[in-house]
Amino acid sequence: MTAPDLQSSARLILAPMEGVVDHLMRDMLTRIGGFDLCVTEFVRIVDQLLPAKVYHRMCPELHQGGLTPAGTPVRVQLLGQDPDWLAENARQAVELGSHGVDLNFGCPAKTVNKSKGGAVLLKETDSLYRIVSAVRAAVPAQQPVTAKMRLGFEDKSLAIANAQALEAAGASQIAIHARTKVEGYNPPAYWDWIARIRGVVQIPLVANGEIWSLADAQRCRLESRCQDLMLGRGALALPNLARVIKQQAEPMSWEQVRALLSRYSGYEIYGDKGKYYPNRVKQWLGYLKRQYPQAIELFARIHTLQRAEDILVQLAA
Ligand SMILES: Cc1cc2nc3c(=O)[nH]c(=O)nc-3n(C[C@H](O)[C@H](O)[C@H](O)COP(=O)(O)O)c2cc1C
Repeated sequence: MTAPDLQSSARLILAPMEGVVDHLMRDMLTRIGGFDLCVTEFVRIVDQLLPAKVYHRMCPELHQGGLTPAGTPVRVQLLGQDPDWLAENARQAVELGSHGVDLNFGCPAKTVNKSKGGAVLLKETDSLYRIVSAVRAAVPAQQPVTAKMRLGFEDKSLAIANAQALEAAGASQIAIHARTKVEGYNPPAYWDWIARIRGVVQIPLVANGEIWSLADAQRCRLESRCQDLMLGRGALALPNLARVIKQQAEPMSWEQVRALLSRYSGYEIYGDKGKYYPNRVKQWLGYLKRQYPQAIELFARIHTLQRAEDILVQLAA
């Protein structure tokens, strides 16, 4: 089956997902292939220049030229409200090897919004402008400064003005999660709103939200009038979703996914996140349940287990 609206230049970006898409997950998913870029979990900026070690912890790929082991570039995402501190930290991230810098204007978390970071900034078009201008001025011109926004906080009335402000401030690209903060993660995503924004903004846009399959990707491209896509939960539910979309690969079989789960176990246990493994694998299985009925049964067997060794026994069973 060919995708009629597929352009060979269309890019697929792995979405930032705090607490889920860490460097191990980026490694695994970019080895499977299809992704052109990854964005890290957000680094929270308040009132200081964070030391290099914070960036290396969030993004160990910085030790390898900002590339995953498969060679996919990684971009550090910053979240905060202070233009000057964001600018200082953006400069630092890029100097350390981040492929440009991404700014988070979409996070719905209460703690983050209370301190005026993430989606709450969508109520303040001027703040978006000031932040992106400051970051753009601090980062070398050849390095992209990108933004990730939702369509609004309570409603979509500022969606267009916000995108225009980001463009006017010098953003290189905007990824649009096609929902408001209040709409959370509930379907649908309003891809047609991305087309509206496309009508008034010249910089490249990336469509994001509710892309779980090739059919979704095709429909999203039609409705958003946007070729570049960002994949989040869909890439966890179907680990080769990027290749399914880009190369019309067959969706991975459950057996292949099981092998991946075991490999992830190896990564996690021998990597630096051993103690998080039980929760991480359960969380990932939570996403896999959507695509694979077998994940439901496996989840039921492991969800009370606390030790990695016990989970591995069940994985091998
Ligand atoms: C658990 C979780 C963590 C997330 N963390 C971030 C984040 O750190 N930065 C960000 O910009 N978006 C974050 N998002 C939003 C995703 O990047 C994406 O915009 C959203 O999940 C919609 O895309 P999807 O339907 O493909 O998952 C997160 C989403 C989830 C579910």
